[in-house]
Amino acid sequence: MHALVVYDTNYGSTRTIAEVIATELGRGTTTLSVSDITEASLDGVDVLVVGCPINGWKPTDRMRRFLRTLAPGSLAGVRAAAFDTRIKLFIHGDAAAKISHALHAAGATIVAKPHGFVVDGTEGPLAAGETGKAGAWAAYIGAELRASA
Ligand SMILES: Cc1cc2nc3c(=O)[nH]c(=O)nc-3n(C[C@H](O)[C@H](O)[C@H](O)COP(=O)(O)O)c2cc1C
Repeated sequence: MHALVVYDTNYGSTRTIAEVIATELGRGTTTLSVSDITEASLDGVDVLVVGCPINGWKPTDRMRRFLRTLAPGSLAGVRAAAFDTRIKLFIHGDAAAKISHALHAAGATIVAKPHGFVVDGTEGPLAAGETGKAGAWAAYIGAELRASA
């Protein structure tokens, strides 16, 4: 299995979540900033987890640019899931569901419901317990992958 966690971050919290997810998914899982992605980055990837902060009720500009490069069918055979980081506001918008929708539109099979992880303020830190929740979410993904292997 070649699993890749692609993330964007402004202040570091989303990278922390990406690293927790990669550690939980285990062997063969790498993390990659969306800023460093190239056309070849997705070659041979069969599990793709993608996440970024919510910025202005939607994914970051860098993440939306990446998602727009995914041609229909380009993720056929890839199992995928999406997450975001967000402030706990009454109306916070969403990035994870939008990323998940884009991955599905590119042909990926979505293996977990999109998940939002909470930060305590714009610049973080992550709220108490969120890295544990990220580990649990990734463990669920790992179990789904094994069940459908
Ligand atoms: C320009 C900007 C817009 C933001 N808009 C939202 C928003 O619409 N909803 C929300 O919940 N958080 C919003 N935030 C807070 C970010 O989600 C928060 O900074 C991010 O989760 C921190 O993750 P990071 O450390 O990986 O950058 C915004 C932050 C910035 C800088």
